[in-house]
Amino acid sequence: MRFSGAQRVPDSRVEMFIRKKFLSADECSGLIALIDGLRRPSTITDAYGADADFRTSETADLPGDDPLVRDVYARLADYAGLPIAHAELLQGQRYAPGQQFKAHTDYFEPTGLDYFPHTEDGGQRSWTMMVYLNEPRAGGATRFVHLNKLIQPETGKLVAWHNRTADGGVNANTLHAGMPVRAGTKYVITAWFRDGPRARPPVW
Ligand SMILES: O=C(O)CCC(=O)C(=O)O
Ligand SMILES: [Fe+2]
Repeated sequence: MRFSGAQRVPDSRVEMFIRKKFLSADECSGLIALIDGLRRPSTITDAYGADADFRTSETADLPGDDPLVRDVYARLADYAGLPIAHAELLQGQRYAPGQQFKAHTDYFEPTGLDYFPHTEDGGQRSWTMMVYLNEPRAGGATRFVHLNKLIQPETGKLVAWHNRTADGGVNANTLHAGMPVRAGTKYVITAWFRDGPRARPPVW
């Protein structure tokens, strides 16, 4: 069954699941080491480009031929019942103190100028799956602005949500922010699944 053993967030405005200890501490530290070896300044899509402080973290595209990445990605896809061929490269994010990702949606705005180029390969981002790899000493929660929900980082905790509504539109209630880390460092991995297959699979 999809998301078996996960907690369904009790809010009818969103389809969201939380599963603690989805990854082991060893898997998390292995992914952190990969991120540290590959990190570069994070980027954002044009819609949010005006604000230099919008996303101040670092990002790493995780190589799909790495055995740990392959295994973790296969488990994520399987857990959500989604085809791995629809997924983007697995991304790692690292936030140092003061770094954040301001409120945004993971789907591409259907009325946005950049909608076509961003959805050409695989279509809309329908599902987000994120796993916290560690616990910063202070700050760094994920805040769902309209749902009035704060999710605290915990090593290995998975949060997955549907970026679409039941009628096939995009769900504006998924607006969320990675709050500033106040002490320590925060690491997460993020997997985005598209509506359809991508030209290249994210693992090989
Ligand atoms: O770091 C977080 O808590 C949120 C990350 C996020 O929203 C993203 O990478 O799209
Ligand atoms: Fe996001």
